[in-house]
Amino acid sequence: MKILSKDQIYAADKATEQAEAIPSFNLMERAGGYAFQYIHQRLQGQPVQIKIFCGIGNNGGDGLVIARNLVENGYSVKTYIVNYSENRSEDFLNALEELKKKTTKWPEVLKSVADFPEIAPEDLVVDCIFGIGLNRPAAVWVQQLFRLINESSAYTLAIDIPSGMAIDQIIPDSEVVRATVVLTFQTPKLAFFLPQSGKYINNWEVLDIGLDRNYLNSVKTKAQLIGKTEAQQMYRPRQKFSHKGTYGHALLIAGSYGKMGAAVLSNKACLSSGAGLVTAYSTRQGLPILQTSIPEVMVVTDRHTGDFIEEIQFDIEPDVIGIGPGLGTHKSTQKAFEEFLKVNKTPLVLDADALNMLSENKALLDLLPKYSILTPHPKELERLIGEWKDDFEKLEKAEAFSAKYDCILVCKDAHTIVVFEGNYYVNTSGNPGMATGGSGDVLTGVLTGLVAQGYDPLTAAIFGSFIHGRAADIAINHTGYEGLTAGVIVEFLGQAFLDLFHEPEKQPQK
Ligand SMILES: NC(=O)C1=CN([C@@H]2O[C@H](COP(=O)(O)OP(=O)(O)OC[C@H]3O[C@@H](n4cnc5c(N)ncnc54)[C@H](O)[C@@H]3O)[C@@H](O)[C@H]2O)[C@@H](O)CC1
Ligand SMILES: [K+]
Repeated sequence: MKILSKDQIYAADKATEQAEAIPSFNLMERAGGYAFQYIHQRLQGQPVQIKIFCGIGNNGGDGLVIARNLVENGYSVKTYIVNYSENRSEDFLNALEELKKKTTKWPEVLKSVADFPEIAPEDLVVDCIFGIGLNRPAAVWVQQLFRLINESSAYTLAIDIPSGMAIDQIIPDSEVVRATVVLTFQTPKLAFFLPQSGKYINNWEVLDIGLDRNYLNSVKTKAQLIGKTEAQQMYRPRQKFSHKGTYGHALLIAGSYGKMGAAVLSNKACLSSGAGLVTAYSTRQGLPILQTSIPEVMVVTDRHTGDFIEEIQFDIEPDVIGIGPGLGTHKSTQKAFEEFLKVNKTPLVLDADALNMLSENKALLDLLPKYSILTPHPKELERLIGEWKDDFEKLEKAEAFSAKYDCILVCKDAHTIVVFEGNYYVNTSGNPGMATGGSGDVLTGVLTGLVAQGYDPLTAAIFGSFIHGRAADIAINHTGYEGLTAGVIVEFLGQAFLDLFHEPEKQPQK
């Protein structure tokens, strides 16, 4: 699903008005009307006290349209105009005129804290104070209203975007309305998926307000949301007349004393994501561990006998190499890693300590083959690209890094974002149970296994991130969040593949 930028959303509005030859107020009527239906379907006339807080722009106008529809359908509604500016938008004024025709209870105007109403926990709050137009911190008294809403613990439905959240920047130290649900128009917004802003949202749903299909189909967006539909299209079906050679040979260079579990997990995941052959490269001490825990995997070991990998030498010709889980960053391993990069021509997936060694010696980055996949968690990412001031700058820096080194960055987080060639692929699968040791090692194995099978590296990164999260989503039905372990994620990888074609598409939500 495309994630439109602010300019693209305004352009989609214009394109719709032109294509349908309608004034902009019709679109507001439509958006507010659909939002009303959403509420009406859920309340079914229940006597809930609804408090609608409206700004003075078009988001506020939407609120007035919702208020009018609710009044017409007999709901108990109190409407407030949050007067943060005298510059009312034209359609806001149109909506106000229409509302005044239907009720004698005109909206109350709030101009300061003294005007605030009480909000009871059992009220339904509809937040229409700011939409995507917010571009700077709201006035202090308006932020106090956001706080009042948040402290009320009332069910809060934010229209389009929670007030106080900007669509294209993080406004520092600013209060944001905490939305129980965000009902967002036409497409989800990138801010919903970034940790600094996404934390204000419990749940979101898209409301199709019928914006111009031609525009939506043809517009190229920087960001895309990856759900089941997108993942299905990336899946490569297995062929009947195939053999293990068809699905490639993966080599995983991983493990050191006390960290052989990382090697085991990544190798298992690589097998379970469909690689034809998997070879583990590790320390000599790792041999019995690997051979007993995964008999399907072949093992090649360092000729040295130490606790860490000191040399990377093998005489097989893998299609892809995954490197990093549990390696450690011992001096001798660093040297071996550097020597390996100097001669290696095979596609790479790099994780964990491989990333740490790259961060410590950035010159090594120039040795990476084109389209290498790097899978940093936030701390590893920071070591690679430097500090960022906010999540939007993080993405810009990740984009510049990926362009500089021609690599695919898999920025792991609650919503993992794959960054490549100026595009962001935002993953929707996964859950907080995955915040457990070893789940990153599993991802490395999955991505390596997919590249082995012939998925191009970008597809492997996007599709693999989805499958990895989906396996965990299925697994928690059995384990709960707390009981989820990395090994269990591996066990559910097969289910995640099956699930691509078994269940109807549900709206991805976070
Ligand atoms: N295609 C769509 O998505 C549609 C969007 N509509 C609504 O229109 C909204 C956007 O409306 P607007 O562009 O009028 O913007 P908003 O209603 O979000 O904000 C109103 C205005 O406040 C000003 N402003 C920004 N930050 C401020 C601050 N900190 N303090 C004081 N003033 C500030 C800006 O000039 C802004 O235009 C959307 O979020 C949506 O709710 C609908 O009405 C119609 C269809
Ligand atoms: K809002």
